[in-house]
Amino acid sequence: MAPTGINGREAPDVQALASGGGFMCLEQTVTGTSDHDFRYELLEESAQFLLDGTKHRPNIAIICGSGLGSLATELEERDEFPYETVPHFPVSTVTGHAGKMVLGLLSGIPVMCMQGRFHAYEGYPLWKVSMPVRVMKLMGIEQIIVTNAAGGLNEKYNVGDIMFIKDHINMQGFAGDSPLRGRNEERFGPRFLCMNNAYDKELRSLAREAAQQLGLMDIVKEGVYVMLGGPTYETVAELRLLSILGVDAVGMSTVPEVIVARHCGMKVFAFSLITNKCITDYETDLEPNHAEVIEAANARQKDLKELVKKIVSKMAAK
Ligand SMILES: O=P(O)(O)O[C@@H]1C[C@H](O)[C@@H](CO)O1
Ligand code: HPA
Repeated sequence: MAPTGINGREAPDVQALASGGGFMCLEQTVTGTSDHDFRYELLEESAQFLLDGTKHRPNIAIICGSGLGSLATELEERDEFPYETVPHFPVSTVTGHAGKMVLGLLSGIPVMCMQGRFHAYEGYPLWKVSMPVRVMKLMGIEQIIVTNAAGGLNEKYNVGDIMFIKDHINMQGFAGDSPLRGRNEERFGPRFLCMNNAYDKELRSLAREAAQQLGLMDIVKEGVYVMLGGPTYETVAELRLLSILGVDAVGMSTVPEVIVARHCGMKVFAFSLITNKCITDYETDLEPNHAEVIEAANARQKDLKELVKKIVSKMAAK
């Protein structure tokens, strides 16, 4: 007879679960969620669909953050794939995120842009938020530029600054969640992954060189990013806490994508556009809002495009 579990329900047969496909079943039993869509073979189908629809074979990908998607419209000889047409893809629901995979040439170099990303607050589990990165890997991507809009917590930061991310704090990880939680897919990477040096030093130095050549060093900073779940902006007390923890910029994305990119061996460069100053003072009526985030991103559009183009040229020439 099966042993009785919590609340008199049948307990999972752990021995049976531990043999053959057990992790997947255990995940389903313990969390009530299914990792069905996560299967390697389904990701291969997404990748093959995209490869079949384009002649481009990029090695560099760019994830465009809030308000930064117009970079994708710069690509020449573009092939565009709305997410709803790509097998097994989630859909993007946020204003300022177009929801397309775009492949084409940026200054003559083949790249792949995610014009709009997925966020946990849209209701997606972290593995799903970051599954396009695995699809990119299967398409041949080896280097990735991850961008986001973020609130500037460091008092020295101004709206319009560009913070090269040198490290992050994975708050979801503190709470036991991760895009790598559940069965490990060895074909992508190892069960246990180191995250020091997640943000590639060589790519960061090459990006500084690009910023210097464009005369952007006045607005370039280097700092620590934290992802919170959102969609609420932070309270004053939360921001004061994050400041004590050494956070420079606060956002709602990027970390799961970077974890998954590192897991499958990609080199990562990431930056935050500071779209608003975090409010750490109770004596103000100012309130952060998504419209100001998009507005600030639009105002810095031209510089960002030039910067990304130069970085991509340098990455390709490495
Ligand atoms: O996709 P990113 O991280 O650039 O977007 C940020 C975080 C929220 O989605 C939104 C808040 O305004 O902007
Ligand atoms: N907090 C969190 N996410 C953000 C912010 C912010 O102030 N600005 C843009 N994305």
